[in-house]
Amino acid sequence: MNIQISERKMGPMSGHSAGEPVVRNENANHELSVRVRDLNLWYGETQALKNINVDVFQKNVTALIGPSGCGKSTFLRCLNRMNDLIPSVRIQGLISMDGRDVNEAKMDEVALRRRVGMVFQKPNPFPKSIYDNIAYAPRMHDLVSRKADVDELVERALRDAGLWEEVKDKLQEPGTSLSGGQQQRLCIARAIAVQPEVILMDEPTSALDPISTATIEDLMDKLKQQFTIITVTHNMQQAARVADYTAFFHLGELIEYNDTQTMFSNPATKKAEDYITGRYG
Ligand SMILES: Nc1ncnc2c1ncn2[C@@H]1O[C@H](COP(=O)(O)OP(=O)(O)OP(=O)(O)O)[C@@H](O)[C@H]1O
Repeated sequence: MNIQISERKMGPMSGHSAGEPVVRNENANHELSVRVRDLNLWYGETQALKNINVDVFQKNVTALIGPSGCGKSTFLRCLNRMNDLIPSVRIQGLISMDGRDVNEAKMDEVALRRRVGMVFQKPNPFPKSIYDNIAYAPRMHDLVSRKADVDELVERALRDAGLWEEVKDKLQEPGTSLSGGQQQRLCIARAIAVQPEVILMDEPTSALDPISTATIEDLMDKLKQQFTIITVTHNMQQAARVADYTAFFHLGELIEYNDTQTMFSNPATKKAEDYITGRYG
């Protein structure tokens, strides 16, 4: 897609600060998945997220865009409490799923990470067979135990990740023996095997060639029928292709949250327009 900003009236930024997008994508589902209110995050003395308010809708792809260091990955990691692993981090604000704050003390982090899966920039299969990469977490969470059920679950996850035909005859080979693009689909299969509600993707295609990238983008389009996907990308074309909603971050603030088509054709803010058109990055 060639991104061009049409002549337009610069709209106010109203709307997004209350957590609603400025323009809703009328083709998208609007059931709430994750509600974020007044989220602030510090690494030591440095504030990396400033008063973030956003509602993420179920069974959509939401892209997080913005220049390097603006807080996209930090925000993503808040949603499954990955930032808890960093000792200097301090978080304020509300992140709720099904009305429960993910940061509440009694929230079980392991259970949360089952509900909110993650796929990283660099494919990171476990040093195990293709089969065990998929079977490990469902067994750990007691979702399946009988061999036939595990077999079925492994096949379903690999089929849903578009990898089954390529690996069905070598399920006992190491996951690391696959190509980079196949490894990333294995990681996606591993994430969906526990039937999460949300899948976080942190630049899932930036280490991949264009064909593998296109395969993953097609996959995201299919997977959003079952899962809510929130993805960080530096690739504007990719956001325009895959996302129903786009959130633009700048210096730790959420500047604009909009229906993707509107974001790329008629952004409400000058900062988003300048970024999208490549005036800075
Ligand atoms: N573990 C950490 N400790 C201290 N500061 C951090 C840590 N991780 C990120 N930061 C800082 O927080 C800010 C936001 O970083 P973050 O990685 O979330 O941005 P980003 O938008 O994802 O960047 P990029 O697009 O380059 O990945 C940056 O100033 C970064 O230096």
